[in-house]
Amino acid sequence: MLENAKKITVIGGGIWGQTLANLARLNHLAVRVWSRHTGEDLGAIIADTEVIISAVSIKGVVPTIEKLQQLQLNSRIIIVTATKGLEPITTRTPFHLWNQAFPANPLVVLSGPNLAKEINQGLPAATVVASYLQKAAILLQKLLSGESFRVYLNSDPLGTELGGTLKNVMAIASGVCDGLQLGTNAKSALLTRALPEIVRVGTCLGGCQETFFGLSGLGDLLATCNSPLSRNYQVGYQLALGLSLPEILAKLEGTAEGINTTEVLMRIAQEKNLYVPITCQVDRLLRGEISPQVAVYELMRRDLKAEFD
Ligand SMILES: NC(=O)C1=CN([C@@H]2O[C@H](COP(=O)(O)OP(=O)(O)OC[C@H]3O[C@@H](n4cnc5c(N)ncnc54)[C@H](OP(=O)(O)O)[C@@H]3O)[C@@H](O)[C@H]2O)C=CC1
Ligand SMILES: O=C(CO)COP(=O)(O)O
Repeated sequence: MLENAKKITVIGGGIWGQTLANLARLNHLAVRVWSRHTGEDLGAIIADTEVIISAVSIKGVVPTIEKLQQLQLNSRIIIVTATKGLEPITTRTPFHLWNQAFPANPLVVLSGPNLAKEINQGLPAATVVASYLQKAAILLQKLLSGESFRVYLNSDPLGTELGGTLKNVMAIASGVCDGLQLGTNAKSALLTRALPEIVRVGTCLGGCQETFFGLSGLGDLLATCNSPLSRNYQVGYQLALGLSLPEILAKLEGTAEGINTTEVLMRIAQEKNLYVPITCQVDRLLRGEISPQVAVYELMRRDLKAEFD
């Protein structure tokens, strides 16, 4: 057994929480999944746990932190955050929120091109575990790596987290591009221009530039922007087909974090004076202010500029 069969608690019984739990089980680890709906006592579950993986969506992060604070978490427990979102009130990332709440606990970010349904089919995938404490990241790498899941180390938790968060906005744009059948040239241009927009925001918020060219940045951008399995992509695609956002959300399986992230990101961009043209059009589209066709027109008719500036 690996690492003396570390006991792991996954918080969040959504598809990503279940998938991460299954990956750990493949390594014969003792894993419990806690969900709000099971009625189980979280305090009893974490009493002997050594690793907590939070796989809740962004709206669950603060409630989860508050619940754990009431339980007076042992400072030896490694906390892993796998959420891809920005908290709407503070505009902070989950890494910041967890770090602020539990400064004494080792904290690891897990993020990468990881469409849960593919991983559940046993298809090969890679991810990144990032921490300022290399020892904690190495432990997570060992606990989750397997024949079909390759885990890389990174020492930039913020950049790793922001790559996975910011690409969700671009996945909505990419779904629109495909839904409107704009072609391969348009899609390539969109994704290539999306990356510097992600880098601009991500580095301003504290991520390292290099990280955004890795698995959790470019890697996840490519995965999510090209897959109908992505909920964010599905939102964009269906908007392009003429459905309204409430109609889409009524039938969507799971969370499309990019909707909230777009709104929060627009506030950050305005406050920090960041140029985010794609996000801006996605925001107006999600608000119902413009049609998908106008969003494309607005992107194309901007002032001409140099490619790199
Ligand atoms: N699906 C995927 O392929 C991947 C998803 N992610 C990210 O992981 C996160 C979860 O995604 P996913 O599992 O797909 O989402 P789902 O919509 O399937 O599940 C949502 C999860 O969030 C929890 N949650 C929601 N609201 C609250 C709340 N108020 N309090 C406590 N918990 C709450 C739910 O908990 P409960 O079980 O108690 O209802 C559930 O576990 C997202 O940030 C997503 O971007 C990252 C990589 C891959
Ligand atoms: O983050 C993901 C893949 O890496 C999942 O994407 P969606 O949340 O858009 O389904």
